[in-house]
Amino acid sequence: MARAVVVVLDSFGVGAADDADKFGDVGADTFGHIAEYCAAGKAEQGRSGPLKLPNLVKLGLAEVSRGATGRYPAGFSAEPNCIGRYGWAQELSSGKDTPSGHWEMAGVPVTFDWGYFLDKENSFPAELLQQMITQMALPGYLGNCHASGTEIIERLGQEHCDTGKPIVYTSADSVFQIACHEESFGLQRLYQLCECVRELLEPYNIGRVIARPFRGSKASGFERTANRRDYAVPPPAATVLDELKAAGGTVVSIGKIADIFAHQGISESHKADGLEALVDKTLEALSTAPNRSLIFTNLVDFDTLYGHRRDVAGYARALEQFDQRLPELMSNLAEDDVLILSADHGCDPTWHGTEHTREFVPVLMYGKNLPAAALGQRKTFADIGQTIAELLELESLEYGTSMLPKKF
Ligand SMILES: O=P(O)(O)O[C@H]1O[C@H](CO)[C@@H](O)[C@H]1O
Ligand SMILES: [Mn+2]
Ligand SMILES: [Mn+2]
Repeated sequence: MARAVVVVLDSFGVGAADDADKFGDVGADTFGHIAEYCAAGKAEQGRSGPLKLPNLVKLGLAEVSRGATGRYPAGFSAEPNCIGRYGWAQELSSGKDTPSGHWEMAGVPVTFDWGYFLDKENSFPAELLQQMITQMALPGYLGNCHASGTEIIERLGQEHCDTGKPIVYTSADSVFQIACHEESFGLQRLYQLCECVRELLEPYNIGRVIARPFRGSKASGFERTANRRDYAVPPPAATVLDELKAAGGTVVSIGKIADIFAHQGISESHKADGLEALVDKTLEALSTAPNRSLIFTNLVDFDTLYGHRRDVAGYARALEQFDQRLPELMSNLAEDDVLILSADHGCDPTWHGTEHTREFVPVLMYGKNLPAAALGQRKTFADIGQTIAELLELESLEYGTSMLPKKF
């Protein structure tokens, strides 16, 4: 039986979604704006000139962008010989966050509203912070505001090291983030603190607590490490991961997938630091995973290192790097395997602020025996889950429409 390989280019949106007005994101376009900056010579750090993504284009990326926005991005034109099945998907879920996007891809849209900490300053309830201090015997806390994670450790990192007070912050996402120095505060203690806060957040309906460890000093600069850990609530219903595992199949998590699914429906989990290493791990899984497997990879750098940091050249560089690795992923597929590339939301690096953007996501499918096709606009990311369910011979899921050809 076949295997499904889903690679999430975290935050790689392809144009404002139809409901972007509800999020203040009308006009956002992660792919289109990166292409525009590159073509204008405004993304020259570590790369140069127009954005070059020949392998993604072969799968249908330029056509997807034209479908989603009405025009080809700067430097791209019609590709008459696409070899992929390609479309763009709208999100049904109420939020533009990582768990919502991934769970919806796995067949479970988030139809309820998450809790959010909306106040920009004094963001967290005093009672909650007091409980955290008492239970973890802390000297206090720093932050308690909306912030960009790199900016806040620059600003409060030294005070944190001097006082031992954790830095707590949030964003427009449903998150409680805690940044602590790996050595002076201790990595394990940071994880314990996150577990404690995860429990305290029970009444608040918050999607994730995120441990944000960092290293360094005021003199050398503070830097976040790869030991980030996400403590998500479990998905509200069984996902295609749960269904596959229960049916005796294998679910291989690469990167932060297991964390995003609160370790539900996961058979094995492999972490790695950086895009190249995550692609390497995916290739390793391709060489070992048995039939009836789902290999599910999240490439987080697009979002964390470039989207949120509003680093257009960095994002372009990472896209070009991934594009160069794509032929390896394709050629290592077995005869019946299907590769699906997509994203969980947008994070336009030219947009104001540092938050995600509500966008369509690309759906690019490739298999050695899979006929090319234009799949048009998809109503939900759950079409990916339904496709996996059909491919791996599971019962149909509640949401989504399979994108496989009839009698594949
Ligand atoms: O600025 P940093 O810490 O990267 O935080 C970002 O990462 C969080 C999770 O994706 C988002 O909520 C966003 O605020
Ligand atoms: Mn994400
Ligand atoms: Mn993000």
